[in-house]
Amino acid sequence: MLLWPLLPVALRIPSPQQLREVNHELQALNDSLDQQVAERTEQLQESENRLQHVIRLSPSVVYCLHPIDNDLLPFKVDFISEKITEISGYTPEEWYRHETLWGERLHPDDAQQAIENMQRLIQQGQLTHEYQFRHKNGEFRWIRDELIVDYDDQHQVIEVFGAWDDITDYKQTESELRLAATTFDSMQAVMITDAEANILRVNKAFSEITGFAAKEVIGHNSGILKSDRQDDDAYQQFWEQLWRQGRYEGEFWNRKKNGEVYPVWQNITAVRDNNGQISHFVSVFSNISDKKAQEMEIQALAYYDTLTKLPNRRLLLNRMEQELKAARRHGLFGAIIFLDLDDFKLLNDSAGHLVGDELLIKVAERIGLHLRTEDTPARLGGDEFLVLLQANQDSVEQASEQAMLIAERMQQELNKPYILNGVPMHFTPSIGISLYPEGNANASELIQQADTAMYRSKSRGKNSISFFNKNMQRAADHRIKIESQLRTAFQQNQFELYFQPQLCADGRCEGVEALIRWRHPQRGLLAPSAFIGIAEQSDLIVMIDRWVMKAACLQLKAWRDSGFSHEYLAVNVSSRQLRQEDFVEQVEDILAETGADPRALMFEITENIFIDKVEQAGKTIRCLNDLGIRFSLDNFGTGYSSLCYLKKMPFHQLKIDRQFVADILTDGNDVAIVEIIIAMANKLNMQVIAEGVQTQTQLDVLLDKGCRLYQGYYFSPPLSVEDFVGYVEKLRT
Ligand SMILES: Nc1nc2c(ncn2[C@@H]2O[C@@H]3COP(=O)(O)O[C@H]4[C@@H](O)[C@H](n5cnc6c(=O)[nH]c(N)nc65)O[C@@H]4COP(=O)(O)O[C@H]3[C@H]2O)c(=O)[nH]1
Repeated sequence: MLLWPLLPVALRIPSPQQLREVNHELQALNDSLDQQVAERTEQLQESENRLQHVIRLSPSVVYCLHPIDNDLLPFKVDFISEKITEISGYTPEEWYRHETLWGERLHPDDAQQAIENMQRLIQQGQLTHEYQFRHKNGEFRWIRDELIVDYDDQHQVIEVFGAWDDITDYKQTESELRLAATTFDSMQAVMITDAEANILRVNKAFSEITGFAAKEVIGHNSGILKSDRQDDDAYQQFWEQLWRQGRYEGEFWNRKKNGEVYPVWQNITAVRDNNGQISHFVSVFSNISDKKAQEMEIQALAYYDTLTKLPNRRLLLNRMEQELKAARRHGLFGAIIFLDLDDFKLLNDSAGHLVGDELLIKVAERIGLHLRTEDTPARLGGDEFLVLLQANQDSVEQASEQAMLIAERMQQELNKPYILNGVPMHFTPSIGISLYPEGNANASELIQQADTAMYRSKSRGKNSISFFNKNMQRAADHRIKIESQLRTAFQQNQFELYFQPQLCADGRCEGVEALIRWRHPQRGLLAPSAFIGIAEQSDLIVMIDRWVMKAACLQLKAWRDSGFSHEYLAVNVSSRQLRQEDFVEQVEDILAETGADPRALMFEITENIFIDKVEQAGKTIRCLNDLGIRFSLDNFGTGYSSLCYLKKMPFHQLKIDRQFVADILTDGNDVAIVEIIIAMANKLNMQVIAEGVQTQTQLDVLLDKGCRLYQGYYFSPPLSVEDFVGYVEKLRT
């Protein structure tokens, strides 16, 4: 074909020379052609080699398809790279041999779509699709398949080139990431911090739960969520556990942006870096307020009476067992009070259960009025209530007195009328008391004892109080009897004032102490020891004190008017009386009413006034002192002697208790105490008086120690007003 352009030249019949030249040119041309072919072949070989390397090194499977006349799958594999064996488990030869291999091993979920894609490929010209292909070993692998069609001038498919990639690992990571993203945006708050607990990332639920937007907390320390509900020790323990064990799970109290404190259930995991060092913390938490509320509701149902909201028998028994243990451990005594409403059944039957319930609610409220926070009122069921009084008394007698006092107050409270369904009604309780600890008796046995005592009250005519213990019962009966007789004594003017002189060393009557006596219709004249203690446990002492104050002031005024006077008249003022808020006004009223001179009054108070509410007592004492009333500190040295108050309060006189005087001759310590009291009184510029002087020798010692004022049987016992006047007049003559 290359010789054709030379033909016209040949027709002109060349010379041998020309022929030789032509031949020579031809030879040169041929040589050049051969060289070109050789070079071209070499280039092709090089290119072929390069392609083989690229195909071998490619992470993708490379393949060529040939169009065939088949409706289902219009291609057949022409070439496929070796890599296919690794990804599919089948060698290229198996692929060439088995024309339907691809379609048969597609995952059922993806097969239809993948085949449809291939059918559309001819029109589309190119496509990328993903599907699962079953490896020869049976495992499905995710494949990304990218195809491109090569057409001729008539747009007929010459060949299809494709590349396969195994994307199984990528798909796995992708699904894990999706899972992580879903978790991150879950209902639970998620907070990621660095190792120093600085917040790096939070999710939507975090903002919903805490009230903090992400930008408000990112960069801040997680302490921003802390509440004061847990102390620093708790936080320290939590951090220690987290660093030691790498995880923490538990309840926490956090604070919202708006300040609200709420409980969360928190799960924190430490994330470690390649060197095993903690690099992050991932904290997942949820608000458990609702759960807590439910728990509390369940607890309330389990431990509290739904009608009255008081603890039920179960909670009471728990507390009783604890209280019993504590009482035994500390050697203290307490009591339980069993209350049953008299004739409750009658009300229930006649007025109906709703009215009965109304009464029970009111009773529960009234019972609570006279209890301290440490006591436990409970409803056992029906109309039965029980009160556990905390064991805080040193002796069983004190515990019984206290229980009696509280039981009486509750009884009085429950005796007040009730308005039920708009109608006033009256109810009484029967009360039983048992004391604990009592031998080995457990909580149930103690309740049984109080129940027995309560039935005794019922059988004694209801609305009464009984003790399980016989001795306590006797004491309580006596107390109740005296209390009721004292009330009668008021109505029948059975009280009298007796007077005991207080004399100076020269025998002159300096002052006089007013002492109450009760002229009992059956028992005769009673000293205060027979009734003052009982009166002090109820409001009777206030009535008695007021009566004494008025009687003393009337007497003082009468004596002044008749020209019979002393330096002062001493009156005993109980601490209960002095603590009354309106005591100063009461005294002012009595002074105004009787016309008595306050400067001739001396109030004798005891040291226990300073045990509590000291400020208030001090104020009262100063106010009265401003009125002109003087103060004597009675029973000095026997109780709570505070030199501090002695110095601060305006006391005029110190009274040496008669117990020191009684033993002054035999007990060196008492002599020393008396000496100290006298020295102290002198130093503080106070008068000192010794009470209970019964003998000349006692008087001599006191005189020797510097005491100048005395009271005692040696001179005179307390006397009726007439005898006292006679005694003093005799002294004067
Ligand atoms: N053994 C002995 N006793 C002597 C002697 N000289 C006087 N006494 C008694 O010592 C008591 C002195 O009264 P007190 O220390 O204030 O102690 C009084 C006082 O704390 C209280 N009291 C008496 N009258 C009243 C009163 O009107 N109101 C109040 N709140 N308490 C009163 O009762 C306590 C006892 O009063 P009283 O029985 O009248 O007893 C009186 C008196 O009779 C003596 O030489 N030997």
